[in-house]
Amino acid sequence: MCGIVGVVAKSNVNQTIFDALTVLQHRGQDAAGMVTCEADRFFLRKDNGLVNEVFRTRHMKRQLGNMGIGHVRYPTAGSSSSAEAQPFYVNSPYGIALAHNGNLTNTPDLREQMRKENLRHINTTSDSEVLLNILAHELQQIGKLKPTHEDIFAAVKAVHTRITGGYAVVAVITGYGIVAFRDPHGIRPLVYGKRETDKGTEYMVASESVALDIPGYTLVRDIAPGEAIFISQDGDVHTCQCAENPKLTPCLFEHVYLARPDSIIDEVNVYKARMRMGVKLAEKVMRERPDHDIDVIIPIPDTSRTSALEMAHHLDVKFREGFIKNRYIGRTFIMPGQTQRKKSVRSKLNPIELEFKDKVVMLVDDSIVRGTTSKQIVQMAREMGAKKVYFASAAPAVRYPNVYGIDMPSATELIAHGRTDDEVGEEIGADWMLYQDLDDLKDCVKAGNDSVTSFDASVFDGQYVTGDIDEAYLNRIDAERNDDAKDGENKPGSNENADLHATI
Ligand SMILES: O=P(O)(O)OC[C@H]1O[C@H](OP(=O)(O)OP(=O)(O)O)[C@H](O)[C@@H]1O
Ligand SMILES: NC(=O)CC[C@H](N)C(=O)O
Ligand SMILES: [Mg+2]
Repeated sequence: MCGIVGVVAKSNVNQTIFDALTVLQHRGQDAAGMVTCEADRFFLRKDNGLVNEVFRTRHMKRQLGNMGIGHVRYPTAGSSSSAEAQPFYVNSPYGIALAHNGNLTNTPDLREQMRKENLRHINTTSDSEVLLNILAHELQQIGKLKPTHEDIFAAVKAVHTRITGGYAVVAVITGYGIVAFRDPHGIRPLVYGKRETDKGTEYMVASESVALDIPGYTLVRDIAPGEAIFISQDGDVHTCQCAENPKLTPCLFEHVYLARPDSIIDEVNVYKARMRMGVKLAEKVMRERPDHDIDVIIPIPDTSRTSALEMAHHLDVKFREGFIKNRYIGRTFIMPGQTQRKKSVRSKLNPIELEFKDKVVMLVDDSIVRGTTSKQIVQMAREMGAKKVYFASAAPAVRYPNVYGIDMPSATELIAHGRTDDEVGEEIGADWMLYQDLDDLKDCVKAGNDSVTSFDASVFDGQYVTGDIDEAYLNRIDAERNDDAKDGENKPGSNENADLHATI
């Protein structure tokens, strides 16, 4: 779940892209990058780090041009080396740079095709570099000196027929404009918006609507599943449905955890969806234990706050901030290694004793994935003197790997894999474990837009909407990307860090 942005404006776009990336930082903390385009030149800067670490004033000054794209990365394929930070670049045809959110599920086949049939070199282990080369190859096949928007859409159509998985993509083509497209299931989000200026209308494409808000763009609409948008460098906008059988099945986990609450995805207000999750949890408490003895509801900041507040309200139980979050520590779940994640929970969250002492506390989190957070939090609540510790999750148990752009490749690393809900409760040390029902969670999102009727809920139900995921696939990504395997990457001397593009 990286964050992507593309802008076509009437003056330099570097600051707008920087601002948008800062707002999308919650989607990726490992690396950041930007390509701007002036006349027929690209200016690239990308590296590991947060947005404000990667782009210093000296870099920003070099990022010239009225159109460009940006990326914040949370790796789900390849390594976390700076060489795999995005955008990626190819010089032929035209000069194209691309940023991708999601994960392709047929990358090994595509690599083979690239090498043997399309005679293209891929220099990294990133699926996004493969994706860029597929797009480049398909544009090359059209072979026009000056491609029209129809030519660009024809290339996107061909890309859809070759790749599978989850992808929201933005690419900039030197001298022409920006093209963005969303996979035929609309798994990953993508929106576009515009801003009026004295010099004319400016456009932005972004992973989440919140990226539009900050620089003063207004949301026009979501990019539909399978649809592509082309914005020429002069600001002409064209859209086209490029997939054969598009069907919206957006990722349910975006609404649970990934997206910012102040975003609107597929016309669903994420904040309101999370409030409804709290209401449903309250209803479940009343179904299971109408005479419950909860004294206080405490959220595990940040993401669960919205649901926890609403749950408390509907149960008429006190809501208290029992954990204070260190605002200088980022999201722990999207950190690359388990050791770092574990350490960060304790330094990120500190309990306030008086909210726990002698009380029956109901802790609320948006989700439990590896159990890194919940295990430590339950223990902290006990150490603070809680009489009983209950735990509610606004999402159902996460039991299956994700293959569409969330880094959960290994079933065995998921605390709920092979365990019942109650067994997870025992494992994290809770006296009562309350999980949201999957149908309730879906209803919370559907209530925001009744035309969204199905979802990618694979992490909860093991159903993969692209239809190409089998046991062998899951075993392979487990072996390649489980925490032990990742610990071995980027060791000193590893040539994974060798980059073609110097990052200074
Ligand atoms: O079971 P786990 O593997 O620990 O993963 C789940 C936890 O990770 C996330 O928090 P995170 O700190 O990433 O972000 P937040 O501050 O937005 O809640 C999520 O909100 C849960 O708290
Ligand atoms: N989280 C993402 O969207 C990752 C994009 C891409 N697969 C990468 O690893 O860079
Ligand atoms: Mg959290």
